[in-house]
Amino acid sequence: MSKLLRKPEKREITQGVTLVQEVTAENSQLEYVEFKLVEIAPGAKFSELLGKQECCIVALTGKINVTDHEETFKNLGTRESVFEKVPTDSVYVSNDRRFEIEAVTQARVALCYSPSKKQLPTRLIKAADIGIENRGILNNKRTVHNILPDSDPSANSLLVVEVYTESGNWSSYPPHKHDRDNLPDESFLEETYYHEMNPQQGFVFQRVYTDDRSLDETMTVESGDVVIVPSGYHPVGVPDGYTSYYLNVMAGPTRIWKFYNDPDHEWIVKR
Ligand SMILES: O=C[C@H](O)[C@@H](O)[C@H](O)CC(=O)O
Repeated sequence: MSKLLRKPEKREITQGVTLVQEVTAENSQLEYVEFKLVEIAPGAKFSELLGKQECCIVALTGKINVTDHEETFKNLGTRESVFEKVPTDSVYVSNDRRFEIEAVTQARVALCYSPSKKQLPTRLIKAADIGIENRGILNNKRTVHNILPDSDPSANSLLVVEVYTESGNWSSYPPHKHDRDNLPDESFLEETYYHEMNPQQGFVFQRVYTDDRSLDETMTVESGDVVIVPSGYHPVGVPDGYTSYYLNVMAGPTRIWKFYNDPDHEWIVKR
C-alpha cells in the first residue's frame, strides 16, 4: 500500500475520545502540516497545549463546545453528516495556547496544525461566514467551502478548505501542484486530504505524481482515509453514483495558495 495513504486506525486515547487519524512530522515526511481526526462521545473532552503550532478545530459532524480557557464557544457544528453539504463551524487557536473540546453530541472533529510563532487571537470561524465557491466545468465541477483561505489573515501558515465532488466528476483537476517556493508563479504547500464517501462504501482514485515521475502513486481511497501530498500533482476522480468529500490542510513557508497546472493537461481549462 502506498506510504501516502493512511487507513483509519481507531484508538481510544482518553475516555470517550477515539483517535482515528494522526499525521505528524514524526510519522510522515511532512514538515509543515499535521492532522488529527478524533471522534468524541457526548460529555467526553479532548484537550491539548499547543507549542509553536496553530490549530484549526473543524466541527465535521455533531455539536461541540470549544474553549481556549479565555473564550468559550458553545454548540458549534451544523451537521450530522458532511454530506448535508452545509458549511460548519471551526475555531482557530494560535501557538502556545491550550484548548479543550467537549462533545455535546457524538462528534467527529478534524484538528489541522501548522507552524506558528506569532500568537494571534483565537477566532470562531462561523459557518455562516464561510465562502462557498463553485469551481470547474463539464466533468470537473466541484464545490469548495473556504474555511481558512489565504485571503483570511487569521492564521500564520495554515490553510483549510473542504471540497465536494459529485458523481462522475474530477477535482483537484486539471492536475495541479504547489511544491515549489517560486512565487509569484507557484507556492510551496504541503497538503493532506481527509476523505469521506457517500454512500460510505464508495471509493475514489487519487494520483500523486511529479513531472519526473520520481513520485507516481495512484491510490484507491475509501471513507476515513487520509492521503498525504508532500509534493506533486494530486487529482481525484469520483466514480459514477458516489459523492466525494475531502478536507484539505495546507501549509508551507509562505501562506499563499498559488498552484501550477500540469502543462500536459492545461488544455482542460481552455475548453
Ligand atoms: O490545492 C488544493 C487542493 O488540491 C484542493 O483544495 C483543490 O484545490 C480542490 C479543487 O480545486 O478541486
